[in-house]
Amino acid sequence: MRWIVCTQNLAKSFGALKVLKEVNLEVYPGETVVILGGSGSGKSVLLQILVGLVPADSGRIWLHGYEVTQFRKEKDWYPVRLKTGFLFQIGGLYDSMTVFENIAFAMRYHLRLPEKEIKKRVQKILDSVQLKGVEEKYPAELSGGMQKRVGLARAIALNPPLILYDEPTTGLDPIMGDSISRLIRHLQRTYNISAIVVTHDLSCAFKVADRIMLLYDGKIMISGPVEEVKKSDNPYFKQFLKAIKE
Ligand SMILES: Nc1ncnc2c1ncn2[C@@H]1O[C@H](COP(=O)(O)OP(=O)(O)OP(=O)(O)O)[C@@H](O)[C@H]1O
Repeated sequence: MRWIVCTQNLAKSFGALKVLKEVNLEVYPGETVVILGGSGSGKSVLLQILVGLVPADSGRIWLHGYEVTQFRKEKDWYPVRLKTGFLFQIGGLYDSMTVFENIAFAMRYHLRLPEKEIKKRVQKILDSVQLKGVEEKYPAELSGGMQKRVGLARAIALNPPLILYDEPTTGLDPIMGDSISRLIRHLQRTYNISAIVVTHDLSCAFKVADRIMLLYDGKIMISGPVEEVKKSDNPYFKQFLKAIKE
């Protein structure tokens, strides 16, 4: 099966700090890959590189069949971004826009749909993330969990075949975190969406992942199905488990 995301020997440093040394990963259609890693291990940087927000120093990346590391112009990214939803770790919503406007924005910009159709679609999306009656509210008026749901609604507004989630449950209480994890799973099962979820929340990881990877020392140290990784006695994984329990 052909992958939807593939990286080869991806590397990124900030000054003397080598964050990513050699990241090789593949994500297949319909698959949810969770990338675990301690704080500062480079998970967010990896996602930012994948969507072109941060340039890689070296290595190659393919997304949706395009080699994005060959892109030279901003507009080369457009078709790739249309097919890739991004749920930001914090914020990511436009504070001065209502929930409705936040979701409708991308539809107006990219799809140029009539207003009536946009209204219908926004309603449907808000239903699918179990948010109703908040269309006219502003992000600041919502709880953290509701904001994440709106972020999720925005990430799926254009029906992307791939969603990248940056710490989707961070800052949420366990019940809200659990409901976001279930929502991620639901989206994957209902729409066959492929996903990369970066997190250090094990409970979220075990709920949503088809495959788990561990990013450590700038490399993917483990990659395997959830049940296999859970039982793994890989020393890096054990060290990670120990660190998050402390
Ligand atoms: N723009 C930047 N300039 C300089 N250093 C950066 C930049 N972005 C990230 N870093 C550094 O790269 C390292 C990895 O950061 P990153 O945010 O990817 O970690 P993370 O694994 O997502 O951690 P967390 O789980 O705490 O969010 C950190 O040491 C961070 O300080």
